[in-house]
Amino acid sequence: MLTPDTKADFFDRLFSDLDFSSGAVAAVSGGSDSTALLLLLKDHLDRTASGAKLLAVTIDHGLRPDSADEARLVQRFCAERGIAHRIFSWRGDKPASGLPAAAREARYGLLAEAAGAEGIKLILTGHTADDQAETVLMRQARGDDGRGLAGMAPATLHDWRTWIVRPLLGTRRAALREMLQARDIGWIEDPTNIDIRFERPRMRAKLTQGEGERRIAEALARSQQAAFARQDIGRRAAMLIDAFADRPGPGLIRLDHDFAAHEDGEAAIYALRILLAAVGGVSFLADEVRCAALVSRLRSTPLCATLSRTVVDARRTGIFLRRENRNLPAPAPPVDKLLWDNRRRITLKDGTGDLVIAPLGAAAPRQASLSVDIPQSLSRAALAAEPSLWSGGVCLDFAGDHAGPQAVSAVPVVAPFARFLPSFDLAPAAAVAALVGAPPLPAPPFHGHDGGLGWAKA
Ligand SMILES: Nc1ncnc2c1ncn2[C@@H]1O[C@H](COP(=O)(O)OP(=O)(O)OP(=O)(O)O)[C@@H](O)[C@H]1O
Repeated sequence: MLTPDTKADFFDRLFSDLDFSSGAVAAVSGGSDSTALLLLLKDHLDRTASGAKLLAVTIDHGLRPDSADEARLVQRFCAERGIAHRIFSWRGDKPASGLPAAAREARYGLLAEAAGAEGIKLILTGHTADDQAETVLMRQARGDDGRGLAGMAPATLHDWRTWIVRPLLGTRRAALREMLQARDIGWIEDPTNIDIRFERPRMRAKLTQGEGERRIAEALARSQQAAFARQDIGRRAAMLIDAFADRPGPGLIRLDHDFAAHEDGEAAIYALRILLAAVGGVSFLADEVRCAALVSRLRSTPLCATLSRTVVDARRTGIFLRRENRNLPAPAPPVDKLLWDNRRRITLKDGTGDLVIAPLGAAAPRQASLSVDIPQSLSRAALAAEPSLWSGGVCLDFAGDHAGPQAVSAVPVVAPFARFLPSFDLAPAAAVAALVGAPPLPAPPFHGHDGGLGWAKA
């Protein structure tokens, strides 16, 4: 039984590992969980880091008539407690289908913008153990594999830059509501949370019935096992990538034949799923069954196959991966912060004038051979899918990789993890980043250690 003192201790420990040196954004919808998050965080910072910057942010999705009023309620709540607060609105057209996913994408984008504007690198959300159980059970009902059953990660890197941390993921909603009620603090009840046209409210309603508590406990146990397994296979895949993959030239990845023959076949398949997505610029991993078939064929025969927009060309000198030359982005003026072909992050400086970014295509030099081991046709095909910069129909000398003096930089990204990198996948993400020349991962959001996230060899 928790006494008031042990409760304070328990809540305090939720935040004790976090590095608040750049401050924190608390994502507060005004519901019970994020209101509790904000109060507990404020208590913690008042006790341990009173100088740390705290900014509460509410996103007005503009999807319900009351949303603007609710955002103002949170604003007042914060003002009464001396907490800085900002409201960001999701403007622009809302999609007819996939609305929850689009709202989530927009919400995190705006939260990251709010954090970035203040130089804050940490966003905290109020996801609870109940949310986690619902997520796992929904994914299970959809037939997701072990990877998905890990549920939400305790930390997720957004745009390779800002950490989203979920400190309440192990805490039950009832405990948070009890804390709020004990302090005589109310919260907003979002009607969407009980609208059974949506999948999550249906699951939530089911879990309040008969066997609900048992199902929640089982789902949480399953998610922990799945998270452990996902981190483990990620580490093994990262070791294979480190040991067997290199980048002999622009746009070209080479795997040693020992990769496909490796005794840890499971890790080789997982590594290939990630590599194909990264080379092809696809935000989800390549299909598991097709990758398993590919790995076993790669053990015996030379072959050329296409999967996940990636050409896999196995020759005597290695297994080569390159972006296929179909469906590349059309020539267009470069746009700041845009992901070009989901493989490069564009950054613009002033004065880009009439510049156009386009696949190098036929302008790839004929003499593109990199070494005697690599046939010219291969180097040239890989180079042709790389971005190039044009001005008035003339191809500029553009390496693009670094934010150097050029007007435009096109820095490589790790496609499947460029937008959201769950902490389960840090090891393979770091290995692929080193391979493709993406920037290294930023420091983890924990004091001098990795918070048990399986932080890669930094
Ligand atoms: N409109 C929003 N503005 C700011 N943060 C939000 C918003 N909606 C959700 N979040 C963040 O995401 C977390 C999970 O979202 P979810 O939709 O499950 O919560 P909710 O039902 O809106 O509210 P709560 O989690 O506070 O009870 C919230 O705890 C909060 O941190």
